[in-house]
Amino acid sequence: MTSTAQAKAPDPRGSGAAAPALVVTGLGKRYGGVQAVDGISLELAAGERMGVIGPNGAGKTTLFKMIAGDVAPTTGTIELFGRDVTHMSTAPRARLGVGRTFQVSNLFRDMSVLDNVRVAARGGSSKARAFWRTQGMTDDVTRESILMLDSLGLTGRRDDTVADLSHGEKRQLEIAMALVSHPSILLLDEPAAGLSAAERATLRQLIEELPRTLPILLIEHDMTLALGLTDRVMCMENGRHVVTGTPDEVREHPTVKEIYLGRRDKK
Ligand SMILES: Nc1ncnc2c1ncn2[C@@H]1O[C@H](COP(=O)(O)OP(=O)(O)OP(=O)(O)O)[C@@H](O)[C@H]1O
Repeated sequence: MTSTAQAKAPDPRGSGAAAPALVVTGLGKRYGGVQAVDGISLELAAGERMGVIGPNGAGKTTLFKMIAGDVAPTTGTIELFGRDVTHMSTAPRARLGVGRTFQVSNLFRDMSVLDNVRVAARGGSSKARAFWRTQGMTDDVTRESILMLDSLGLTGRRDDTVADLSHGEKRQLEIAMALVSHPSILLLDEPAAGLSAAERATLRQLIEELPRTLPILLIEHDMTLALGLTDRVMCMENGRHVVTGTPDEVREHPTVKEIYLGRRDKK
């Protein structure tokens, strides 16, 4: 377990192992007088699942946005698969293999579930939507999209419009859209936010069943979910690193207990 700002991935394979999927070094973001993220470092090994937890305002979303390329850091660097992407925008990061979800829904509400996945399969964005409407989809894209919906249990919803989906189904669809381009790393931004207990259970199973070779960074306010789904967890508070360790180590850490349960063990 490490309580410093370093959160290096363990290297069970010894020398010759694949480069880490993600290396974040001394990352910081200042918004005017607010230091939203303050000197965060972490490493995500190939095939590793890491959670980032912390209370409201801890800086989780800002960290996520910097890694995804939505927000430029004030300090520090980000490497993906050994390549410095600190100043790279979202589109080239996606081409490097970043799949991600959004905290605020990025779905096309008036389009069908299948069409949303088809747009994502073609690297869709809002601009691509207009383009898509004038272009035919290839059979391959359609086939791939249908397979993805099947694997995430959304087959029965294929032809429904997004507006008709439950909140939980929308989060499932967002994951389908992130996965359809076969990402090399998956960034999940609070996927359980706003879900009922039953929807959380479905989402948890869905994430559990993703290929173990896919590295996942899961930003999640819900500690139970984050600790249940990941190999290692980093806890942040007020933009700073608190602790990184296995789920058990983090669960038992006095500061984490204090943050989440409002108590610190008297020892
Ligand atoms: N665009 C912005 N402009 C100014 N301040 C911001 C901005 N985005 C975030 N902040 C501030 O940065 C701090 C960290 O916010 P952030 O949203 O990253 O935390 P969080 O851990 O994701 O919280 P939550 O769980 O509530 O989403 C907060 O004090 C927030 O008010």
